Amino acid sequence: MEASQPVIHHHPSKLPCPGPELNAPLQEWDKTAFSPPPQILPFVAIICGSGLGGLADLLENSVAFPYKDIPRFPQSTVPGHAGNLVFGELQGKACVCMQGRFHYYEGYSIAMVTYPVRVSTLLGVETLIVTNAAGGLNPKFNVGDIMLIRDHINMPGLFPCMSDAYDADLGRLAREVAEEQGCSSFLQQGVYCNVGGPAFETVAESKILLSLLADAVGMSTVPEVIVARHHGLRVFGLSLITNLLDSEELERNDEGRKGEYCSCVEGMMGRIHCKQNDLLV
Ligand SMILES: O=P(O)(O)O[C@H]1O[C@H](CO)[C@@H](O)[C@H]1O
Ligand code: HPA
Repeated sequence: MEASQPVIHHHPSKLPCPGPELNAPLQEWDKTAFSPPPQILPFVAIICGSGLGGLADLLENSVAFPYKDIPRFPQSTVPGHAGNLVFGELQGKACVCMQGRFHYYEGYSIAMVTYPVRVSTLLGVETLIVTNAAGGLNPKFNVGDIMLIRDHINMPGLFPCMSDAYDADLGRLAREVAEEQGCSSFLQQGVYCNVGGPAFETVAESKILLSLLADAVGMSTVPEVIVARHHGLRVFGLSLITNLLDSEELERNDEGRKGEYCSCVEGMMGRIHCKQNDLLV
């Protein structure tokens, strides 16, 4: 079934930048010291969550740059985050995959955690796909469910306005893709809550988050989304539920439905078109 063709209204933020401390690293970005492959002009950036770096392996005609070879880039320190910027094509669409993200609990400032998102805007990216591993709070969730991020909770707050952070059209498209791929029975939708980590939540903390109407919890994603929205990117996010927080015994399954998860992202890539070519989903 072909996707319907809704018109996307793109609203780049008219708000001022969050402040010199957030933008300073980008001002020092030296374009001449890093040259992405000229034949691949990515219009989508994908951030691979913990254990989800296999997404980057699906790219065709790929060229990988280890973070250590990219000037000023932070380094991955968390297992399951390989630390490569991979350019290539997914479903024939040019994209750049961050095979490894940065977390606040690694000791990076939020400016550095979000630095790759700002760099991706310099590379011409229009849409950001964020993926993550998250703990399920919603009692209806199961380990291995995939949660389409509908909204998020970010207590410290940062502007700009986040009332429409996650693109509704891309969300609709994701549900169509999931249906086509037979994933609907385990596709959930919900609110992702960002916590500092690195410890998982206590039972009491989980109850508080659930009472705040959070459906899943993780230690990433939200800063990236805020910066992406500030730059006017469209955002789409998926969480893979790797554990549930409703019991005192932590049952964790990182393998879960990784394959299906990657297929959903791949299916989305097949449907997202470059805005500059006026061929929006
Ligand atoms: O959010 P991603 O990078 O997927 O990582 C998630 O998995 C790690 C916990 O195992 C935490 O870093 C949590 O945020
Ligand atoms: N809490 C926070 N972050 C996580 C979890 C969790 O239960 N699972 C995966 N990332």
